[in-house]
Amino acid sequence: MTDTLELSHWIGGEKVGGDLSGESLNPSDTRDVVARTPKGGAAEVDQAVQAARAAFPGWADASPEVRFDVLDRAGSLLMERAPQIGRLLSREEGKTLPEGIGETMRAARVLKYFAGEALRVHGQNLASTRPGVEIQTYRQPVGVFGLITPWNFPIAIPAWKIAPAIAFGNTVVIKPAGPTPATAEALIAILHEAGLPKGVVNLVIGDGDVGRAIVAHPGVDGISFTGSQGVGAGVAEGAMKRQARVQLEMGGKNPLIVLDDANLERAVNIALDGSFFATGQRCTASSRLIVQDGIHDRFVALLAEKVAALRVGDALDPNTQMGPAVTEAQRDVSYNYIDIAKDGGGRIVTGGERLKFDKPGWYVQPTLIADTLPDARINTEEVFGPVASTIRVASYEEALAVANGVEFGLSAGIVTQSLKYARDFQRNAKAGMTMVNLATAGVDYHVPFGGTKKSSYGPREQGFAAVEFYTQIKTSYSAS
Ligand SMILES: NC(=O)C1=CN([C@@H]2O[C@H](COP(=O)(O)OP(=O)(O)OC[C@H]3O[C@@H](n4cnc5c(N)ncnc54)[C@H](OP(=O)(O)O)[C@@H]3O)[C@@H](O)[C@H]2O)C=CC1
Ligand SMILES: O=C(O)CCC(=O)C(=O)O
Repeated sequence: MTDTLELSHWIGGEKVGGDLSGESLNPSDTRDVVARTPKGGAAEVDQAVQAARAAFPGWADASPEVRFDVLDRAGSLLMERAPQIGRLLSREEGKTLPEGIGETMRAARVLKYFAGEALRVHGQNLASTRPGVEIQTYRQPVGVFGLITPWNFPIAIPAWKIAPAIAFGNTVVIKPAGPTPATAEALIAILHEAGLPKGVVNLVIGDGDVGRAIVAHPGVDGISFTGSQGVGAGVAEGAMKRQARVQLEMGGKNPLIVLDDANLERAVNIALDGSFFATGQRCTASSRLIVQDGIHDRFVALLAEKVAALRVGDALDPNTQMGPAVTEAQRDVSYNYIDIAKDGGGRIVTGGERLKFDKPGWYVQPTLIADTLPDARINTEEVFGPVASTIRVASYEEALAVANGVEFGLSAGIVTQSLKYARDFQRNAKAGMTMVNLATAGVDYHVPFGGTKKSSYGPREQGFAAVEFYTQIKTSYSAS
């Protein structure tokens, strides 16, 4: 066991305490209280929005070099402390230590990427249709952004929302997810240590009430949300009612197609990575494995062998390959869907049993279910756990139709040696991201991220695409 942290909100550059009535627990061992937390509400959100509004004019006018320096310094500090913060992340969220440290490094690189973007804010000179008239476009900051973030990437997602917001001159009020406030707070503390002016980034810890207050606050000009589809739809409705900008990243039901010509070992490793690492708690996880007849039985047998051999355990144990679910509720969602799959005729090839451990934690047995039908609930609803199902198909054409036949469209993958099918898949998969001979999960930090259909809404996040959401264009005409 390690120390219990006492967290604060960050409002106007100061730590603002509360009654510490909340707590975040270590999902690997629930006797370990990672942090005691204040429970913010509408009043704290209002204070935070006022602080962000007060900081906005100064930050919007700050030289891009000032913004570069803060983000670059924060990125360096985060890299230096990745072993400690990655450990805190793994202790609080339950992903393994390499995953926790890897995610912290990813967040640090995101900060550094957007440090560079601060210096590259784009504008254009355009020809006018009128003689003697010149036209320029400028990218200007929007104002205050409300950022509502999930627990599954508790430092990378806050980083990839905060960094572009502030790089382009906006200010921020962020709400971390209930289960993972300590990791988010560590990032906010580092930004301030790196010289961020007071009020540019404000953190309010609390439950859905904090999210609701951010969405409803008239001082918040735009909202970026990552989380479930149901909550996301409500966030969009609330934002649009008062004409705030909104961007949503939500669920996935990501397909991985395996064609007969695939290298078996490679296909199995890609499926193992995409479906089970990070305990399957990735919106990009491959939860539907769509496998062609000729390779199906060999693929299922080898994947089952590898899934059964995964070492599930305490996230901080170096021997662990898969940590627990983040909360009891998430654990139960996985077991519930396993039952739903069985009731729908699915065959449990490996896993599916309640795991018994020497310590109290929210462990789930990684589970592979075969012989499922494309429109069964296990293949249409997001599980968000270490559960994958296989669907047998006769041809590439059938595989593509099955892959596209759900209401989500985040990431889609194919394993094949055929250039013809790979190219066709890249063109015709209805998803925001396609992966050829790669796992559906695990994306780069410097390129656009997002999906189609019910997976995403609004402009893309990350990389050069982030400028769209976090700036507005001014078109300036002048005559001499
Ligand atoms: N796309 C993705 O990356 C993610 C998808 N999910 C999906 O969501 C499911 C449930 O996870 P869960 O954590 O409950 O996701 P939620 O959508 O409930 O939570 C996401 C964020 O929204 C906040 N929130 C909750 N209710 C509201 C509201 N009414 N208005 C504004 N903000 C709100 C949450 O706060 P709080 O945590 O305090 O409740 C959290 O910060 C998962 O099983 C998975 O399917 C979950 C996480 C990430
Ligand atoms: O797969 C990844 O690298 C990113 C996944 C993600 O952003 C998410 O699950 O929310």
